[in-house]
Amino acid sequence: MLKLDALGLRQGDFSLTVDFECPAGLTAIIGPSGGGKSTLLAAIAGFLNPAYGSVLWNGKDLAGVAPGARPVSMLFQDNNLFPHLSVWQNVGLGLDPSLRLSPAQKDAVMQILRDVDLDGMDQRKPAALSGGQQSRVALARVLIADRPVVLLDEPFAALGPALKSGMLSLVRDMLVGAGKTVLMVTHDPDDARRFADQVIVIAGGVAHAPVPTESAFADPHPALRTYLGAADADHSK
Ligand SMILES: Nc1ncnc2c1ncn2[C@@H]1O[C@H](COP(=O)(O)OP(=O)(O)OP(=O)(O)O)[C@@H](O)[C@H]1O
Repeated sequence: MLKLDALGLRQGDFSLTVDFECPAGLTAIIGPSGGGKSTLLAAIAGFLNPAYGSVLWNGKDLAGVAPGARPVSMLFQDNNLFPHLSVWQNVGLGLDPSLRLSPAQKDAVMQILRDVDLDGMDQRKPAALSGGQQSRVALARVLIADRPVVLLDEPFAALGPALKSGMLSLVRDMLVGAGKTVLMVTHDPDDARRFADQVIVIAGGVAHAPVPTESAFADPHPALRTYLGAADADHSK
């Protein structure tokens, strides 16, 4: 279980406090811009050292553990694909950064590419793929890395609504279905309503403990009520 134990995070003048456990399943992180959503992911991934408190995985304090050695994979909006590498190489990096893959590992890459519907595209470079296909390459790399915690920082925001829903369904089927702890930043409350098991609201310098999605929206915390009001006003512009 991922535990954020009396955690304090600082970025310049900004500070955020976090104190809860995050269960497995898909947890949406929502809240106003500049509220600290990416800051929280950076601390879990190991890119930002806590000012105080700890990030723990299954009871082990991750302080001092480098990002690459954490039980964590991260997917950003720009997908982090290497333009000079082929699709299979971009995915293979999730298994071995030196890309010296055994035949069994190569087979595993091909299988994952079939799973995300990229059969036959293994030799292409990212530039020769659509936006949705690029997202699936990035997801395939996360899948093959097989880490127990997956952080999604709005990776599908640039896709159209149908493609985005398709990607979120894949995330549910393949990551949540495998029992992983998936934290997903989103600016769209509907993504949270439709796909998340729990919701974390980050506002006013506090990351609030996860609440089951249904009750989070049926009886919103004041911070969520304020945010939803602002999001609705934004939509009706
Ligand atoms: N390197 C930095 N130095 C100083 N302040 C920073 C730094 N990075 C982020 N901040 C500040 O930390 C605060 C939280 O930023 P963060 O990116 O976590 O918010 P967010 O909720 O992810 O926002 P958005 O929804 O706009 O992406 C902001 O006020 C931001 O200006």
